[in-house]
Amino acid sequence: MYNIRIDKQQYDDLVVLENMTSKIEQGDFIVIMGESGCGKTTFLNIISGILQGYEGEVYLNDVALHKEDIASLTKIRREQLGMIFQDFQLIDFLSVYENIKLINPQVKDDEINQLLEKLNILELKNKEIAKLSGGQKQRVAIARALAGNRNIILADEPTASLDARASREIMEIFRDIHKEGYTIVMITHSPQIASYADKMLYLYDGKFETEIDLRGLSQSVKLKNIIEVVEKHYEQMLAN
Ligand SMILES: Nc1ncnc2c1ncn2[C@@H]1O[C@H](COP(=O)(O)OP(=O)(O)OP(=O)(O)O)[C@@H](O)[C@H]1O
Repeated sequence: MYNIRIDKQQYDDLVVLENMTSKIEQGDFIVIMGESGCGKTTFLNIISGILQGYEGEVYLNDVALHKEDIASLTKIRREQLGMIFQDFQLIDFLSVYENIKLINPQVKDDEINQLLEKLNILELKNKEIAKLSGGQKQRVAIARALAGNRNIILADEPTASLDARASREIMEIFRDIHKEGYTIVMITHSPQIASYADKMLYLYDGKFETEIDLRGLSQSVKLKNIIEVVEKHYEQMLAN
């Protein structure tokens, strides 16, 4: 699916990502963790084609994203990538239906209804976004991301604006769509949220320094392993 080599990404004098490689396979559920400002969002922006101009090569299947122009990257995003953000990025004065349709004009109403039903928000279809709770807004954002048979979900701190209960519900949705075959790459600062994933990548010093396979483990063992890695890197950071 993804084959990634980033030789360097810098903003002015600040080198953020350097000499890093990564692979993402179809059906992966990957969580990316790392200290604030270490480059997690930058990485997601590169693999979604939002950020260009880095040194390196990023292949999505056979497509060389680093060589594509803005129009084809936009098309690839629309057809294959569903993006989910901490602040939802919905238009407040439009309805749930209008928000989904705006980004996916080609998607049929039947599909939108099915998605809203699946996410338990069908009764909110004609409600304005401004009138919804955070958890409901994130469900709308997930419906928008899934519409049009996209199969890769890229989520940047999807639960950071939600309380514990809404966060858990959103992660249960992620777990369900992963079981259906979606590939998920998610950023979070929370070990509890990370413990829904099957693989954890810890970004440190410009690259993924630690990678742990969480497949087949219970959620409490996943959590324990994740906390160990986070603490190890925290101590490493304090020592430097
Ligand atoms: N467009 C930009 N111009 C200049 N500097 C930037 C830009 N985008 C990000 N940076 C800087 O690059 C570094 C990495 O930012 P990035 O948002 O990728 O980190 P992050 O790991 O996602 O952080 P957080 O966990 O706080 O969201 C930060 O120091 C940030 O200030």
